Amino acid sequence: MIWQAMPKSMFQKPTVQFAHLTSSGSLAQIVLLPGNNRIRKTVLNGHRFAYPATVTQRQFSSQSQSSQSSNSPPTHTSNTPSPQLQQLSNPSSSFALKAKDSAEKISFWKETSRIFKLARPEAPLLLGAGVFLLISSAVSMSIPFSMGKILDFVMVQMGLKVTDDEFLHLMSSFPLETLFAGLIAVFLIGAAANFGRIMLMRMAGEKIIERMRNRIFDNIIRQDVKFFDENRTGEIISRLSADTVIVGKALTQNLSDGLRNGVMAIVGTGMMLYVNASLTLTMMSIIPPIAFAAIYYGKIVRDLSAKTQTATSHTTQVAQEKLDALRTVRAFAQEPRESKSYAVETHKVYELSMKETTASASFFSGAGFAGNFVAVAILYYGGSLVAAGTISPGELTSFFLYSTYVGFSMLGLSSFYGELMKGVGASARLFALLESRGSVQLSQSGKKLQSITGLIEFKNVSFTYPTRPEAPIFKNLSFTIQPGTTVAIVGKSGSGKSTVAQLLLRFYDPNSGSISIDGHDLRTLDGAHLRDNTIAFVAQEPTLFAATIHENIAYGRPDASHAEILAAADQANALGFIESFPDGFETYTGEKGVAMSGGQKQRIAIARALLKEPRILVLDEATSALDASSEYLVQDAMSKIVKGRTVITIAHRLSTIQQADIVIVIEDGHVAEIGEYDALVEKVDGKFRKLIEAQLV
Ligand SMILES: Nc1ncnc2c1ncn2[C@@H]1O[C@H](COP(=O)(O)OP(=O)(O)OP(=O)(O)O)[C@@H](O)[C@H]1O
Repeated sequence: MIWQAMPKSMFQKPTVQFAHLTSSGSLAQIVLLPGNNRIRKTVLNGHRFAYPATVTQRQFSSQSQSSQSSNSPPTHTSNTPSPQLQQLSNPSSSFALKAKDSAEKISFWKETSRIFKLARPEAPLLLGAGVFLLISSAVSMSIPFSMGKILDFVMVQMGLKVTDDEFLHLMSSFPLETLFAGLIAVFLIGAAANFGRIMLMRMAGEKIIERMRNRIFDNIIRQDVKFFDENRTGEIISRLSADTVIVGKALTQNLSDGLRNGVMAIVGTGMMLYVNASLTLTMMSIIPPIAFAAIYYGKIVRDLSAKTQTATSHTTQVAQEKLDALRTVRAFAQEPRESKSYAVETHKVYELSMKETTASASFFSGAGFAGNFVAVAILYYGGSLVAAGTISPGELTSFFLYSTYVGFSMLGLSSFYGELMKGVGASARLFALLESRGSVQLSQSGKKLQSITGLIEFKNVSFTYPTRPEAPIFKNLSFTIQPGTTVAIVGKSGSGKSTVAQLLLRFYDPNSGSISIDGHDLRTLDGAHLRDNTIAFVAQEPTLFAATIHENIAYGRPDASHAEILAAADQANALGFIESFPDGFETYTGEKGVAMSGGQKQRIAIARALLKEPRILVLDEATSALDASSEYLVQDAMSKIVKGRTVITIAHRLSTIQQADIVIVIEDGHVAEIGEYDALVEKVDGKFRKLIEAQLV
């Protein structure tokens, strides 16, 4: 029995994975899930493996050892994971985004300073909002003072000698109506300032969110293909939509509320000290326990928020994947199962949200009780001061109102901390997306070949997909394709035919060896320029965008004239069916071309490739979805389009490649046979002949 590392990409979120080759040669894979050490079992080749839910990695390894000794000699000891396994167990080695999920790894100060740097272009708006904030806060803070004075004033007017204050003398020189009108005017100024503050803050927030989304999408779309092998699109979409809003809110609304609460807490405390210092000290006794509770609560919220965001992005992933595959789900009648799997994910979000709610409820109810307790204390102690004539009823009223303001501001400040922590967690995930740099960049620095002949050379190319480093696809693959020739690449399923196309398009770089066009190594060329001007590609499963046929054909050359688009469609033998639609070229192809047949999709994709007039054309199984008559139409189109181009056809249907000048047979990662079609067909015991014979059976 042999234990070996399995590719991480095959599973959703494992920490340790083993492949288990049974004594009979069957393969079973076992995954140790993170967190609770549960083992999920997947059975391959008909073998089932059941391990206790509590088994740990070490126990599991020793089980594997004992099984090894009882069956066959071990190839390596499982207690010490192989270097390969160690590499796979390291989350940062491949799952770049997931590594950032853990809130513990996030440095508060680093993230906060990065968040503020993001807001720098909005500094004028934020500054304006800050000025409005000061005005509205000043108005708010004048309310308790004014109320106290008016109360005392009214009592004095009523003949009650509650205080002898210079301010009251000043007030008595105005009629009461004027005083109230003045107060309303001040409140109006406060309302206008509040309006300005909210508008400017909101504008800044939306601008930040817009900029972040654009920058992140721009970075994601330039990532190398490996990035998309490793990360699920649902997760990325969730980050783009949800995390950007959290960071935007943290920077604006939250910051604005935080500042407002900060100002009100400081000014309110100052005013309380001014009104009565000993009463203030009574009130202040509540601050240290609330501050400690706020810090603790903020940490809980940060951790839970990071987990909730991850769980939310999983729900998006699941929904996206299942809805994308709706036809398969429907065909297998698996709707209830998919609804259930979605419900499992939403329930995780619910559970985490409930934990967050419990933390909030405990904190806010505790803080509320403490506040009310202090209010009673103020009334008790303050009432005795009024009775003793130390302070007036108006002053006690002012004090009481200030203490309420300060109390609410402090509560607000504590949730400010919690919200800021949410923003910090979300921004760490966003920066991971923003800073992620693939190994194959869309570099603008490489050479831009203006005209090429179309000579293609693969020299000793060795390659493994980055997510499956232990499964080599090519070992010293070498061949040369002369300019202007049509070459068919054939081989068994999974032999790496499509991988040749992916390497030629520089979706991946080879591990060793070189791939060159006209003698220039692809790594020295500007990849975007190469794909834009030199090579056109029709994928195995051509993708159409949710747009019109015209827009789909013009995708690589949006400036193409209608006459050019018509000519490309004609060359691809697509004109007939396009013109048979009532809307012709304006016919909508549906999401991912769902409103087109397989053959129609392929011919639109061929027309799209032809419109670019490429020197090199790569057709990956371009005729696989066609029936006999459509295949004839595509073959006919092919014979017209190959002239003057280097064409690589990757084909399984060997009947479709008779027009090829050269046939390359790939087997076991290298070229097993190369030659003209007729010569290879006639070679007794030849690999190509065997492939054809196998297809005839
Ligand atoms: N993105 C990927 N990540 C990891 N492994 C991959 C990836 N794409 C393909 N492979 C693996 O690489 C091997 C070669 O795949 P490829 O698609 O090139 O085969 P093919 O010869 O074109 O097969 P077919 O004729 O069935 O389409 C397969 O074993 C496949 O599972």
